[in-house]
Amino acid sequence: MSLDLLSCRFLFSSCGVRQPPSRRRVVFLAAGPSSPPTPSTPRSLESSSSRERLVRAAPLGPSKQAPRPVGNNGSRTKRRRRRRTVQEEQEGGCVPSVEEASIRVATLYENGDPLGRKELGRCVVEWLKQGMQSMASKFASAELQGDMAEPNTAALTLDWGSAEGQLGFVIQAQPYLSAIPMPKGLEALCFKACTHYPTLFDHFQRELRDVLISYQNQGLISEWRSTHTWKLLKEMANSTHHRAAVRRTTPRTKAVHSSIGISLKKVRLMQDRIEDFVRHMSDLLRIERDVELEFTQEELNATTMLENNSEPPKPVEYLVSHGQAQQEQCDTICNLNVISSSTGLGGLHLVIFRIEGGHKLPPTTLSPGDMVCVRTCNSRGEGATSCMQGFLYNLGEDGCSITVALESRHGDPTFSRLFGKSVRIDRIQGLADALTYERNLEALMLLQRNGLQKSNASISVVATLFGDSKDMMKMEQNCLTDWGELSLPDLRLSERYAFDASQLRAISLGLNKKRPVLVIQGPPGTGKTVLLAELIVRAVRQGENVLVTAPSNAAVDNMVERLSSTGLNIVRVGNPARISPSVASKSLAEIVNGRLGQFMKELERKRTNLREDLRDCIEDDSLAAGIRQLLKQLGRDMEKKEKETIMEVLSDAQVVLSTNTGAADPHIRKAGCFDLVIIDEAGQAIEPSCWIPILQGKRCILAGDHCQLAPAILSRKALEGGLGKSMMERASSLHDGLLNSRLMVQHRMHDSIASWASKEMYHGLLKSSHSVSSHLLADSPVVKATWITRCPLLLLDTRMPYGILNIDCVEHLDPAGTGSFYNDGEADIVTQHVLNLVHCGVSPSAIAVQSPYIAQVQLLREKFEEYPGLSGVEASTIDSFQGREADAVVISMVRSNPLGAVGFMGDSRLMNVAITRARRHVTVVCDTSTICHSTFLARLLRHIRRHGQVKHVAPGSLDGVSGLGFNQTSLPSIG
Ligand SMILES: Nc1ncnc2c1ncn2[C@@H]1O[C@H](COP(=O)(O)OP(=O)(O)OP(=O)(O)O)[C@@H](O)[C@H]1O
Repeated sequence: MSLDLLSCRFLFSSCGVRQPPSRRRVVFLAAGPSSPPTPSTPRSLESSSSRERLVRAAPLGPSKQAPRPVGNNGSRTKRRRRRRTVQEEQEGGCVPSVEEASIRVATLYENGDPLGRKELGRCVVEWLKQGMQSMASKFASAELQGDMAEPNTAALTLDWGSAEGQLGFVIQAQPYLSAIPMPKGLEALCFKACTHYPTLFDHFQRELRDVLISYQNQGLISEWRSTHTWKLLKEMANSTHHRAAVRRTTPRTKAVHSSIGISLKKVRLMQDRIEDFVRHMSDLLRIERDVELEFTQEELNATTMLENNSEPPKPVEYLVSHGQAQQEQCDTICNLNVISSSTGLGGLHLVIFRIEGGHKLPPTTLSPGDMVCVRTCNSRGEGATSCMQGFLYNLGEDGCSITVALESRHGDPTFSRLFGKSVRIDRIQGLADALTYERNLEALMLLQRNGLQKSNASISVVATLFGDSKDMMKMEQNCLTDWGELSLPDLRLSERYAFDASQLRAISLGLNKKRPVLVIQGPPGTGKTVLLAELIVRAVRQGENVLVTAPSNAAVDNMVERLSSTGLNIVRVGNPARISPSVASKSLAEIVNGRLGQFMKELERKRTNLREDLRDCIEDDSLAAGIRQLLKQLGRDMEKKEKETIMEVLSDAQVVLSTNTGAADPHIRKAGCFDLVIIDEAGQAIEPSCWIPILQGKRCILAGDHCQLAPAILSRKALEGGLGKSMMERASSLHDGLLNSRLMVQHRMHDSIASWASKEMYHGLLKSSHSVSSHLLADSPVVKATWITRCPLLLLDTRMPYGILNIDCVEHLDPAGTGSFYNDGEADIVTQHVLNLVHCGVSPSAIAVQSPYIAQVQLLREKFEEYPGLSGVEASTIDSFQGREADAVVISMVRSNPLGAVGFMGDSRLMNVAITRARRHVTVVCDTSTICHSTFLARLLRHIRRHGQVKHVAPGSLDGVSGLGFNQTSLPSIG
C-alpha cells in the first residue's frame, strides 16, 4: 500500500469514514495502559504476527518516569477528538481549505523543507513536534526503565526491511498526535501531515535525540548515541526500505545554502566560478606587477642615464598600452643624510633627511605623497644600493629637510645601511606599489575563501556577481533579495536639487536594503556624484553606516567635499600626505590628533620630566633602569590610547571614506561590517581592488561610466586577459541588466558640448537638461559678452591656412627623460586665450586647462606664474581632473608632427573626459593637420566647426586688438 493511499485512509478514518481492511504483517503490541489506542488502527494490524522476522524497536506506552505521557489524558482526548470529528462532519470541517488542499506534503523534501516549516506553517509543525516529542519521551523513558527487552511491555516491533514497518511507525504515532489538539482551522493539513512517514520520522528522530541528550545531561544515561532506542532508529533510517520510501514519496532532498537559499549543487558551481576568476585575476595581477617593476626600474635607470647623457629617453607611450596619463616627472635629490627617524600615526616609519653641509634643498618638483625610491649613492650621486620604496611625507618649512615614510623598519639591514651614508631620493612612478598589489591579492583570497560562507556579510553580493539569472530568481523567491525600488514619498524633497526621474529611480533603488548590488551608470554630468551624496545622507538616515571608496585619492576627496556640508559624521582614512589639504580636517589623522591633544601634552610633560630625572641619576643604575622602564611604559600608553581613539573615531563615524585599496586599512577592517559600500568612479577601478571594500559590507553600489577613463594597465597581456575590465562593466552585463540603473540627462554642459559626447560615446542617448542646454559664459552678469564668451565651442588651429605651421608650434620630447611631450607655441596660445577669458570677467577659478602630457602641464603652470591674474587657473592632466567640472575648459593637444602621431589624444575615453568637464565653454588648441589623422578626432573637429567657431592662430596673435580680440571675426574653415 502506498503511503499516499494510507494518507487518504487516515484522512477518511479521521473523518469518520470506514477504512478498508488491511492485511498487515506489522505487529503493533498493545500500548501501555494509558496509551490511547488510535481510532484508526485496524484490528488486523494488531493481531498480525511473524515475530521471527520482526525487530523490536522500542517499547510503547506511558511509564511512570515519562515526562508527560501523551496517554495521560488519552480518553479525554479520544472523546474530544470524537466530538470534534462529529462536529467537523456536521460543519464540513474535514474538507480541506483550498490552501490546505493545494499543499502536497510529499513535496516537502523536494523543497528542502523536510520538517515542513515553510510549507505546513508554524502551527502544524508545532503540533507535529509536540506529538512526536511525547512519543520520543515515552520511548526514551522505556529505555531508562530497561523495558526494551521485555516483550510484554509496551513495545513496538517492526519489520525493518519492509514497507509495513513504516506503516506501523505511522500508525504508532497516531495516538500521540491525536492527544494534542490540532490547530484550529488547520485540521485537514494536520491529517495530511500526520500520515506522511518521512515527515513524522524526521520529527520523531529530532525529538528523540533531544530527549536522550537531556537524559545524558542529567546523568541518567552515559552516551545518548549508544542507547538501544537510538541505535534502532538509526538502523531503521539506514534500511533500504526507509531510503526507498523517502525517495519514492519525496524526491531526494535538495540541500540548500542556508543564507542564500540556493541548492548546494548550484552554490558549488558558483564557488567553481569564483575559483576560476580568482586564479585568472591573480595571474593577471602578477603579470602586471612584473611589468610595473620593470617599468619602475627602467625609470630609475633612465634617471641615471640622463645624468650620464648616454642615451636619449624613450617616449613613455611605447610602454603604455592605452591612454593612461599618469606620467610623473622623475626628480632627484642627492647628498642627503639621515637625521632622525620616528614612528608616526598608524605606525608609519618617518625618516628625516637633510642636505649634507646644512645647505638648502635644491628646487624640486617633489611634493608630499609622491612615491620615492631611497638608496645610498656615491660621491657622483650614482645609486649604490638597492632601492627602498616609500613616499614623500613632507618638505621641511626650513627648506633644508625632507621627510620620507618608508616601508622598511628599524632592524631591516637595508634601513640600517642608510645611516652615516650619502643618500639620494628619486621620484618614481606610483605604479610598482607593493602594498596595493598585496592588498588586491589578499582581497581575491578572501573572496575565494569566505565569499560564500554563511558568516560573510557580503554573501548576497558575491552570489549576485557569480550566480546566474536563475539564482537571482531563487534568491528573490526566498525573500532574500528584492530588486525593486523603495517607495519613498519624500524623495523629491532634496535640499539642493530637483532630481530628474532617472536620478530618483537610482536613489530609490539604492536605498533598498534588500538589493545586494546596484550599478549606477551615467555619462558625464548626469549627477552621479550629487546623487551619491544624497543617497549617503538618506542611507545614514535609515540607520545604515556607509563605506565610500573610489580608485583615486582625488575622487575620494571630491566626495568628502560634497559630504562636508551635510552635517554627517564623516572620516577620511588614508595616507595624510595624499589627502587634499581642503579636506584634511576630516582625515582620521587630524581628528585623532585633535582628540589626543591634551593627552599628548600631558604625556610629553611627563616624558620631559623623566628624561631630566634620568640625566640626574645616570650614575645610579637601578634608578636609571626604573626610569627607562617608565619611559617605555609611557610609549606603550601612548600607542594604546592612540589605537583606542582611532577605533572610537571610526566606530562613531556614519560615513568612512578611503580609496579602494585604502579600505584594506586594518583600522577600517577592525571597525566592523558596513551596511552599505559605495564605490564612485567604479569604471576606473580594476575588479580585484573593488573586492577590498565590497567584502566589508552587506550590499554595494557601483557608480561610474565605462566610457570615461579605464583602469590604468601597463601590461598588454594583462589588459588583453581582462584586468582592464572593471567590475562595473562586468556587473552591468549580468542578469539581463537587472543590476543597472542608467542616468541619461546631463545637468552640466551646453548642448553643443554634450551633443558631441552623446553622438560619439553614448549612441545619441545623452540628453541635456533645459536648465543648462544653452547656458554660456556670457550669461553671467560679471562676464563681458564677446564672441568668445558667447561661443560654447572654439577651435584654435595652430596650422595656418595652406598648411603652414608656426615653427614654435611643433611638439618636443621632454628633455627631462619622462617620455612626455610639450609644445611651447601652444602653451603661449593657451596662456593668451586664458588671459582673454579672465579679461572678459571669467573668474580664474572657473577656468580649467588640461593636457594629457605632464610636460605641457608643467610648462603651462610656469607660464601662468608669470601673470598674477592667472594665479587661480588650474592646469592639470586630464586624468587628474576626472570627476570635476569648470565653466571654461581649454585643452592643449600638444601633438604636432609630420607623421600624424596623436598619441594619447586618440583615446576616445580620455577625450570624452577632457571635453565633458566644461559647463559653458570648450577651447581646443591643436595642429589640425596632425590631429586629423585620427578619424575619431577628425569627427570632433568637424563637430566644432558645425556647432562652434574656428580660428587659425599663432603665438602672439591673440591679444585683444590684432588676434582673437573681442570682436566677431570671420570664421575660416579647417583646411
Ligand atoms: N537634478 C539636478 N538638478 C540640477 N543640477 C544637477 C542635478 N543633478 C546634477 N546636477 C549638476 O550637474 C553637474 C554634474 O553633476 P555630477 O558632478 O554629480 O555629475 P557626474 O555624473 O558625477 O559627472 P562626471 O561623470 O563627469 O563626474 C553638477 O554641477 C551638479 O550640481
